[in-house]
Amino acid sequence: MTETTPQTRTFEWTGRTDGPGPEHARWHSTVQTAPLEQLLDGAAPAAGQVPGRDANAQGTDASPAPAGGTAGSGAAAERPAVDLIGFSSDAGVARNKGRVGAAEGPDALRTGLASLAIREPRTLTDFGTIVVADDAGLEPGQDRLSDAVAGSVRRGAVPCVLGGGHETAWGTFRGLRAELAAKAEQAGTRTPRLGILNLDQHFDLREEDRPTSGTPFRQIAELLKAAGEDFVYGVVGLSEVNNTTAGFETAEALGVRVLLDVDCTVQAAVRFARELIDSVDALYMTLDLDVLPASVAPGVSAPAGYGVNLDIIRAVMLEAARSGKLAGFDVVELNPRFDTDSRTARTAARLIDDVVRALA
Ligand SMILES: N=CN[C@@H](CCC(=O)O)C(=O)O
Ligand SMILES: [Mn+2]
Ligand SMILES: [Mn+2]
Repeated sequence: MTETTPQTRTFEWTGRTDGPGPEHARWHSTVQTAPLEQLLDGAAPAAGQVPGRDANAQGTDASPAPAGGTAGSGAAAERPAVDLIGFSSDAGVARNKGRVGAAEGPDALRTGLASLAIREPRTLTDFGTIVVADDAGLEPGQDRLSDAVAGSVRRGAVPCVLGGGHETAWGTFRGLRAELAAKAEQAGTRTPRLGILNLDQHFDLREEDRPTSGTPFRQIAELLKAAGEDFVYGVVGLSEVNNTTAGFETAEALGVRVLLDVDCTVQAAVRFARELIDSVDALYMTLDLDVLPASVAPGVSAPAGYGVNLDIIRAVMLEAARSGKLAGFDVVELNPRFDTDSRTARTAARLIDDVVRALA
């Protein structure tokens, strides 16, 4: 193993337990764990073959779920399986001169999810966390994340990446794109148009000497331009005064679609999301938690002055989840060091749970 090969870390799913069986199911008793390497080397079973407890009975490589049982009474649900992949990284925020702490985000999100009750069958697998140990580990970590996300899509699951700063997006997007293209090639169909729906105060289109948490969508735009593919990128909740004229000029040149925070209503935001979704074959959704009001989401690097109300963010995320086009999503920029009463983590966990439940 070279010096910069990212390490992985696992999480112990525990939480309140009221008894056994599906009637007492919570995330901690439903999530199965499996090694990240299974996604990287293709050893992970097809997602449809991992229906909670049944998977253990069939002797898959996934570790047994803790006592409590999988939610629901039937076989695997019709809804897609969801794979959790953590991306523990402070490197992007540090390079972007923000306040670090996002590396602690993945486990804080899992802790927020652990005791949430589950009332219908779900297939959830946690493949652990890719750890970016230092600055030099960022690019190898992003590459590994991309490979893991591709592995998740390959097995038929919807990857849910737990960041990390917004540099997470450079890993998530490339993994989705690579595997969607590979599947299309296999099927002899055209490469799907993969759109990006970013819920964020910021464009994250910065031009820098090296990648940061403020550059992922410029990196993606450049990647797609070089490949002759369209850059379909929409931002919900952008704050006009937290992005410079240079940022707006870049966005305009790249054809970025924008809905400002001050223009966000449920109706306008859902319409914005719908139009973007209708214009693509597949969707990558990325939630930067700093889009929420600072009272709801204090635990981020750059808390919002205004922010977009939670009901609007939730409505947009549900629209994406129900569309049938959501190929994968990530939740980024949680900084537990500033998260009073774990407010941000609790809110993010509810949003993740809502998306998972709503997946078409
Ligand atoms: N991930 C992006 N972050 C913002 C940070 C802005 C700030 O610190 O005020 C950006 O680069 O624009
Ligand atoms: Mn961002
Ligand atoms: Mn942001």
